[in-house]
Amino acid sequence: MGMTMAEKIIARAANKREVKPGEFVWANVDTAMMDDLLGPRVVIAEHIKRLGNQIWDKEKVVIISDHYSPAANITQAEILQFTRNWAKEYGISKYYEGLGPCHQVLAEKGFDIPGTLMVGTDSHTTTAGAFGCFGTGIGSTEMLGVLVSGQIWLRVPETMLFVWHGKLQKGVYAKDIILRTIKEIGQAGATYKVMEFAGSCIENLSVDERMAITNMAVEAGAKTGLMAPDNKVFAYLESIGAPKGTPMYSDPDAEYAQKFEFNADTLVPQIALPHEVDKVVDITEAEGEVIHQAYLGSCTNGRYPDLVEAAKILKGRKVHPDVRLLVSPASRSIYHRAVREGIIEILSDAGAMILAPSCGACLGLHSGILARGERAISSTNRNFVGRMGHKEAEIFLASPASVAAAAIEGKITDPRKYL
Ligand SMILES: CC(C)[C@H](C(=O)O)[C@@H](O)C(=O)O
Ligand code: SF4
Repeated sequence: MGMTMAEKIIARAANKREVKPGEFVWANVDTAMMDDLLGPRVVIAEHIKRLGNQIWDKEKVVIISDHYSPAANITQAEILQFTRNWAKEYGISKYYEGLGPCHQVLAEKGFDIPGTLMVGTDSHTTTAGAFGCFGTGIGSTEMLGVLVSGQIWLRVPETMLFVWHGKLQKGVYAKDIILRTIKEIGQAGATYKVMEFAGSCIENLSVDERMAITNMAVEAGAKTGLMAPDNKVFAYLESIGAPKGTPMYSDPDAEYAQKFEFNADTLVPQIALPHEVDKVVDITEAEGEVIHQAYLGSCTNGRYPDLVEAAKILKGRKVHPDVRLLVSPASRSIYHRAVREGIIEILSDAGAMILAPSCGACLGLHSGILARGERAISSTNRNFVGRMGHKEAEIFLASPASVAAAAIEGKITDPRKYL
């Protein structure tokens, strides 16, 4: 019986010829990422001193301050200060701040390497799977163990296969694929499993678009989301001077826990209704719902193609007077490109407020907090109660195009009418 790509990546990390789902292994970590919110300040700084005060390999540790940056109050400023100083004290040269959400920075800085094992103190570390990198979120205590040993104790997960055939219609995007997939299995449907995505529809997506899908694998409970690295991935890595790594691919006779097939030809824009990510319906079922805020950003859908799609709809049009449209490019380099290519001007002319590249509004930490009774449509990945502000605010999750269309009309709108 063959192995899945997840099993092969773990076998390599465990220096074993093969592994089987259910087996426990000690796996060598290739990249350990900490963000500011669950990084050194939580557990690690205090206890690493008691564990020899040594990091196993400083070159494999990345610290990215993104949730609190730029600081919105003194507490956040002190967390950033602590994280910055800790990185300096422990000689972590790969420290980034103010460049945007960690998962976009990891990709742009070349840490998402095919065939490698990445752990991060953020649940959306699964994003790296778009590069064929096994990325998974871990807690600060587990991270402490990784920092001193370079290893993590892993139970080899089973893999679920999601094959997307066909071609996305105009106005339908990668975000609609992952929302539809999560609708199929529910928010716990992939708990402790790997979601492997394949099929011509996935292969036709750009790497940027694929990242929106693997980013949200954790919203179905998945350990990680994975896609076979192909020439698009290798071209991306080459363009940033990153190594090709050790690309792994599932064997034709690999064993999957479950297999699902979908046809993208018939997929229509999807939307997740408050307050659960798996409460997904066709957008036509939610049309007309009033919204007060539209948010375009985050490690899910704040990338350059996302801004371009929104700009296509907003060009020459105005945001509804009762709506605030907030735009936060997912990284500084995306922001710079969007400025150079006139995208920011189009969005701003339409009435958008352009925010810093940051986690910020995505989880209600700063900028764009919702008041009681307000409703937002957002290109992000979570819509739990209180996620973006008041616990009596509501959040709809959708594609950047759906966010733009709703911003114009002041209500949930099928974006296809504008395309
Ligand atoms: C703050 C962090 C722990 C959390 C995560 O792990 O996903 C955050 O990034 C989120 O999106 O909810
Ligand atoms: S989901 Fe939101 S808060 Fe979490 S890492 Fe991504 S941008 Fe930041």
